[in-house]
Amino acid sequence: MITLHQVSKSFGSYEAIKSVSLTINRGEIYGIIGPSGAGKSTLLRLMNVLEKPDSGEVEVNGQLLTSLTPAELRRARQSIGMIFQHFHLLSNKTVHDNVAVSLELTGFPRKQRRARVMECLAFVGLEHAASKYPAQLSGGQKQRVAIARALANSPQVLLCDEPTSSLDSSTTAEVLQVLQKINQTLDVTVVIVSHELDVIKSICQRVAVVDDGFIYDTIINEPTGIQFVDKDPQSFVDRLRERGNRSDA
Ligand SMILES: Nc1ncnc2c1ncn2[C@@H]1O[C@H](COP(=O)(O)OP(=O)(O)OP(=O)(O)O)[C@@H](O)[C@H]1O
Repeated sequence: MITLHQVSKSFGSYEAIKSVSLTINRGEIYGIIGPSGAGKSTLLRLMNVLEKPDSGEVEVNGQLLTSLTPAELRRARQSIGMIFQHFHLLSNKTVHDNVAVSLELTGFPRKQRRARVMECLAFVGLEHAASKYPAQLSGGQKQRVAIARALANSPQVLLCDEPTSSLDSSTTAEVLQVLQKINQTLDVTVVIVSHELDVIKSICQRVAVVDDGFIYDTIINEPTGIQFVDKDPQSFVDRLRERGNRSDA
């Protein structure tokens, strides 16, 4: 479903991602965790080639994104939704119109747009808020609008960059539940970047531990507890704690 093969990315002379390979299976909820500056967001943005790798290959939904023309890449990205920490809603548009924008951009038939927007808003529990503006919503509601917008074109993959980092614990739970529902009922593969082990532990099945541009461990999240596949889990957990993470792994 998502495969990165020896992908590297530098910003100037700084190597942010260093020959990373990973495979995310269809239908998984996959986490990426690590401290600030580890390269988590860059790794996520490489998955839809918002960051173009300097070397290596990125394959999503059976398409080698790194070999596509810009027009082909735009089309391929329609099946890869994305949400962000700060929601990125348009403040001068209603909730309805924020979701409709993504349908306009992909040429979704005009007559069916309103029904599709309302279907997506109903999915995230916000059909009653269609005529409101983002400033009238809570943080959790704003993120659910962003999720509805990301769902509008029926993606197979949803990339989530720190989706709950601006939210308090109750709205965090609300958003995580919606992401789980998307995964379970729409069969969407979900990838979540977070620096919070609690968030990752609550819904991800497998988790890449990223630091200094490498994946240096994978966590399997089992009902009995989390299992570290390789290396030195204690030092990772200790470092997260030192950096003020609120987890108690
Ligand atoms: N566009 C850019 N130009 C220059 N440097 C960048 C750019 N994007 C990221 N970096 C650098 O690459 C490194 C990895 O950044 P990235 O945002 O991927 O880390 P992160 O793990 O997501 O961190 P955080 O949790 O703080 O967001 C950081 O040192 C960052 O400063």
